[in-house]
Amino acid sequence: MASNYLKELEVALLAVQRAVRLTKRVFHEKAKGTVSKDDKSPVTIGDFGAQALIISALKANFPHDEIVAEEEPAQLREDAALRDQIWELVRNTKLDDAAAEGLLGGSIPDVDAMLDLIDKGNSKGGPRGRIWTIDPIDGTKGFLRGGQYAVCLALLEDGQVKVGVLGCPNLPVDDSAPLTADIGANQSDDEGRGVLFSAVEGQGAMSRPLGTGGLSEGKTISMKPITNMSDASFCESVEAGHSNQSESAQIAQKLGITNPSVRMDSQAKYGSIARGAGDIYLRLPTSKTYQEKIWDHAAGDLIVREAGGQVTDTKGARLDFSVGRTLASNSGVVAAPAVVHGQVLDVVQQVLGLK
Ligand SMILES: Nc1ncnc2c1ncn2[C@@H]1O[C@H](COP(=O)(O)O)[C@@H](O)[C@H]1OP(=O)(O)O
Ligand SMILES: [Mg+2]
Ligand SMILES: [Mg+2]
Ligand SMILES: [Mg+2]
Repeated sequence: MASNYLKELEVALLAVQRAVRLTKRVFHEKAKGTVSKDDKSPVTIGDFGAQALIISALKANFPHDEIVAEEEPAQLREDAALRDQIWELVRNTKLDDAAAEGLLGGSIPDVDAMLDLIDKGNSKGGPRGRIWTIDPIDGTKGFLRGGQYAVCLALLEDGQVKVGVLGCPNLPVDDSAPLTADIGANQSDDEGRGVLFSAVEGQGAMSRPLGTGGLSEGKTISMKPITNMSDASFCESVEAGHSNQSESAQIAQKLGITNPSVRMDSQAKYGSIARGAGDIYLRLPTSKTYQEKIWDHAAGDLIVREAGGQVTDTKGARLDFSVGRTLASNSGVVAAPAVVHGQVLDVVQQVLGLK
C-alpha cells in the first residue's frame, strides 16, 4: 500500500523544531563548546545535542529504521566536561506543547543513554529499506560565524528521498523576503526569523514558522518562474573551499546574470531557492577527492524538486542517495527551476570543460 508519510512528516517536523530550540540556545552563547574533528572541521555541543534529540524522537516512533547521522560520540566518551555540557542542554530542551513533546517519546534517561543514541546514527546507508539521514547542524562554520545554518532531516526509502525537513532559524519567516545571508545587526533579536521547510514526495513543498511548541499551519512554496536570466539570483557557499567561486562567477556571466551571488552557509540555500527568494544554487567541486555527504543534500534535494525545481550534479545526473553515506557517484550540485535547468547545466558544463 502506498504511504502518505503523514506520521513521518509530523515526527520529523517536531523533532527538527525541538532540535532547533537547542541549537538556538548554543547560537546565542559566546562559548559554543567547539572541538575539531579528525578532518579538521568544527563540531559544537549544539551539533551533538541536536543529533541526540532527533535520534531519540526517531527511535521512539520508528524503532526499526536505520539512521545515517553526521556526528559520532567517540570524542565525548573521552571528554567528560564536554559530555556534561551536552547532557545539560539535552535534558533541558523540550517543546512547550506537552502532546507534541509526548509524541517525540519523552526524556532521555541519562548521559550514557544519550551517547548510545548519538551512536545510533552510524548506519552505512545503501540502496534498500528505510534510512533517515540527519545533519544536526549544517553549516557549522556559519553557525560559529553568526550566519545561516540548518537542522536537516530526511527519510530515504530504497534510496529515494520520501520526506525532507529543513529548520532554518536565521532565515526570514516571510517567503517573499529578498535573498540575503544577512541576519540583521541585532543577532539576539529573533523577530521575524526562523522557518521550517518540508516536502513529501509527490505532495509538494511547504514552509511554516519555526515555533516553540506544536506545529503552525504550512504554506505551499514554489520556485520563481524565471522569464529573464538577467533578473535571476544565484547562491553558493560562503566557504571558498566548499565550492569553486571563480567558476560560478564565469557561469553567471555567461548566463547573463547581473546580480552578484548571495553567499550563504548550509542547506538554507535549497530552502531559499525553493520558495523563490533565489533562483539557482551552484556547488562546484573544489577537489577531485571530496565526496558530498547524503545528510548535506537529501532534504534540500526533495524540497527543491517538489517546489518545481530540478537538482542534478554537474554531469546532469540526479543525486544518488543509494550508494552509502556519501554521494560517491555524483560531482557537485546544480539546482534550478525545472524550465531553465537544462540551460544552466549546459553553461556549467561548458565552463567546467565537461562538453
Ligand atoms: N571540501 C568540501 N567541499 C564541499 N563541501 C564540504 C567540504 N568540506 C566540508 N564540506 C561540507 O559542506 C557543508 C557546508 O556547506 P556550505 O558551504 O554550503 O555551507 C558542511 O556540511 C561541510 O561539512 P562539515 O559539516 O563536515 O563541515
Ligand atoms: Mg553539513
Ligand atoms: Mg553538520
Ligand atoms: Mg560538520
